[in-house]
Amino acid sequence: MSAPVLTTSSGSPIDNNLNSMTAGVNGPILIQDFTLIDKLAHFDRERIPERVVHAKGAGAHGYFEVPSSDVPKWCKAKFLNKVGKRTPIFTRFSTVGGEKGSSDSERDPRGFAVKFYTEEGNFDMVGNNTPVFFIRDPSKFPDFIHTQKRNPQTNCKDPNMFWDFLGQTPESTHQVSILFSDRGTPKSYRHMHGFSSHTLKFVNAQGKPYWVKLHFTSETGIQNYTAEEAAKMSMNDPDSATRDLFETIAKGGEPAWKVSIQLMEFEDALKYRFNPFDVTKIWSHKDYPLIQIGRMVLNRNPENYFAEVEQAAFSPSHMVPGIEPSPDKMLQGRLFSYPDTHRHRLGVNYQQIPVNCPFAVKGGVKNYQRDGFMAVNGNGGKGPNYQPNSFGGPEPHPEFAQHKFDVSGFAARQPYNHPNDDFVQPGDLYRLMSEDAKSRFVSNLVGHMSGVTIKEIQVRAVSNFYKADKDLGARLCKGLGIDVNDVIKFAARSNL
Ligand code: HEM
Repeated sequence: MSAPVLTTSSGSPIDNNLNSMTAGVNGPILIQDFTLIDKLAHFDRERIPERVVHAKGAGAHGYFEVPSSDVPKWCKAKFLNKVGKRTPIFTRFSTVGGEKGSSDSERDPRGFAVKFYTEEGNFDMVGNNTPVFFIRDPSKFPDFIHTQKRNPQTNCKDPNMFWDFLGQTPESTHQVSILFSDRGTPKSYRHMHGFSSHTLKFVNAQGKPYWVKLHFTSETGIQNYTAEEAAKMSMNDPDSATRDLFETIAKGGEPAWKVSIQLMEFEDALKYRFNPFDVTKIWSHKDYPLIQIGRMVLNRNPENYFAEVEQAAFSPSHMVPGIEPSPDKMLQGRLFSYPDTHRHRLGVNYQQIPVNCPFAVKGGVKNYQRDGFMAVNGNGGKGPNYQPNSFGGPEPHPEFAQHKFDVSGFAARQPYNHPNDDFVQPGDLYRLMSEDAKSRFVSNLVGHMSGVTIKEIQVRAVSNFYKADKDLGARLCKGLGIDVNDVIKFAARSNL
């Protein structure tokens, strides 16, 4: 079979791909050599900005299936409305702090983002492999992320920056405890759970609202590396999780997760002993047990990494009727931040890129947005570009109004005021660990904190763990050579 003819980007056949066109054998290159200029100019523009966080990732296609008929009792979203109904999905897993070339085995939370291509538009679940987060106000996010990136002068990762910020951010103690436990270094993307972390609102067909948290439970089960194994894997194969996902699916494996909710009656939110919208807290499974609503299966690798994985654009604000935001302040900040960063990274028409396009919507997207870079889907054709109009253009329908809710109080910068102890849950987590797991946890923390060169930063950071559990605080002091009395004094004085 003869090979297809190579063409320029304008489709014109190319005679020779090895020699540029010169004036004479040794002469300069001619500007009329479009074949060369087309090739070089495109190459010069190959890189798009990498994601400011979660830059290193891997993705796969699959489906979501509804196993139970109960879900419509709580949520009217059509993709949940029938037993056996299948919705196509695309999932991207990632590390958070490292650059695009960083190692998959670094100690870091893992991103767990799922795009559901539903008939009512795309629903994106943009979660992590941890049920909580480091902070609970979006105004802290850029500062927090800067502490995980490179020092502005040395261009190196800097434990002083990391622990300086976290020591002064007591609400981070819970997530930091998960991060430095065995779960901070998952063996692969298949061997970890996923969580919405945030509370979302479900609304049923009668307009009744519920609060929910989403859980994706790995059917393979959780498996983690020890710190030593993770460090070894970083050297041997920095792409280990990416490779594992691709090869598993290429060999016919179908990584799967059970999808469940924790369900809270709307009115219970004010009564619960933790603020249910504070993303640094979990809801106890005893109070709110998991209820299965689906199963997620990954069964198809991307054909092209850049087209499908690098250009994937998830946003917590991509919701469908029946799924709405909660007042979680972090979630509220994220509703803005993701489409904003996509407009910067991919352009204003990022939803027209095939992996992001809500292709399951019958008749496609219909609105009056026009033009902008890369308007490639026909741009509304000859239809009207304003509303209201007299030419049969799409119109809003009041039946899609979101659930109405009361708000009251002063507009001001105010912290969460619910009874909000930041140390109970991380303390409980520590006390639940086996003795071996405790030792690894302490050793992981001591290993990282040993890089801190300023004693006050160490003492302040340890005081948060001391407040979570005295034994944990004392063991950290011992490992770091700190006098526990300094920590006790600091903990009493700081009242952080
Ligand atoms: C106010 C807090 C937050 C802000 C402002 C924020 C912002 C961002 C930004 C700008 C990106 C890059 C997106 C891109 O370029 O495609 C990103 C990615 C991501 N974030 Fe956040 N983030 C926040 C909190 C969180 C939380 C709490 C979670 C999990 C519960 C989370 C999970 C993710 C995931 C999974 C990705 C990667 C999505 C992908 O695979 O493309 N983020 N975030």
